[in-house]
Amino acid sequence: MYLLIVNPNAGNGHAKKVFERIQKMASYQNIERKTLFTNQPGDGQSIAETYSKNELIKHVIVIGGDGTMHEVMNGWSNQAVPISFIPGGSGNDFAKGTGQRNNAEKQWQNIISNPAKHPFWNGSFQPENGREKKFINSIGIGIDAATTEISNQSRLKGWLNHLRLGKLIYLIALIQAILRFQPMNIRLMYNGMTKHIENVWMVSAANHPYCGGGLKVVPHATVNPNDLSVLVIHQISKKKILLLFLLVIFGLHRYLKEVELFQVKEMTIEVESPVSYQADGETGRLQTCYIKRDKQAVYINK
Ligand SMILES: Nc1ncnc2c1ncn2[C@@H]1O[C@H](COP(=O)(O)OP(=O)(O)OP(=O)(O)O)[C@@H](O)[C@H]1O
Repeated sequence: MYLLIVNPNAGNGHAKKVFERIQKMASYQNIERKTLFTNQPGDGQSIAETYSKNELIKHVIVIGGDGTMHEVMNGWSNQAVPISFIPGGSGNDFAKGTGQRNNAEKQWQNIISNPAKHPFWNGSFQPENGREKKFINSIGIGIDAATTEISNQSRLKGWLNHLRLGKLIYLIALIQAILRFQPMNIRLMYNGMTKHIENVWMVSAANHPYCGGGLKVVPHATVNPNDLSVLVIHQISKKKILLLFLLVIFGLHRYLKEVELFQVKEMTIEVESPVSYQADGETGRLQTCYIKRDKQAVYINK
């Protein structure tokens, strides 16, 4: 039996429309399935936790955005069952990062006609006082987290999304975050070494390049079981950080001397005082964090 988890609100209602198109397909009517809708934050995770124990479920299909996929990945515990994704969110970085190119109908047909054969390795992170959680795209501390926090709290967000100007809120939030941001001094422990870095604006560890709605923020990241790709931005002026974000659009930020890119097997980050983080757009606070790539793959169809 297929388990469909649909966030009707993702993409400001776009996921609902995607689901309605799929619902009309003969193949949807003909398969054995259970379709559940999320009603509020956290539902994706709790549905996944509940149904992980149901041995009748042979494939999970998520229709929504990255936040919904993030919740389902964090709730699902039976790794023998594939989890496929049909993007209906506003950012859809996971779909881009895993090379999904099909429209929803093709994607659906592919999922139900073929065995899921593409492995995907989530990242995991554990803050000093929290439990381990997975991320499907990336975890970041610094300016990206501050921007996500401001954007999530903004009253303009729903409004601008409605007018299909969702990217504008991110830009407004980014400018606000830059004006307020205090660079951090951090200690990174990875690959057997310890590195102190001063005046850090951002540290991001990623499973694939995409973040922030289709931007190749961590350009050297690949889907693989061994390494996480890390980006550090440091010793940069406020003016230049704005330029940097413009360069991200064209993938040129990697050539700035203030941008460091490297690979880690696993990494611990220590910051001098608690800072904001974002993992797939979900925000929180941490001071120390252990990050790694999951060794065990989840299978997806694309
Ligand atoms: N029915 C619902 N109403 C409001 N929020 C919901 C509902 N169901 C789930 N959520 C929450 O909405 C959050 C955002 O959803 P999601 O990320 O899937 O869409 P999005 O933000 O439009 O897309 P993307 O993350 O790709 O930009 C999820 O993290 C989830 O916690």
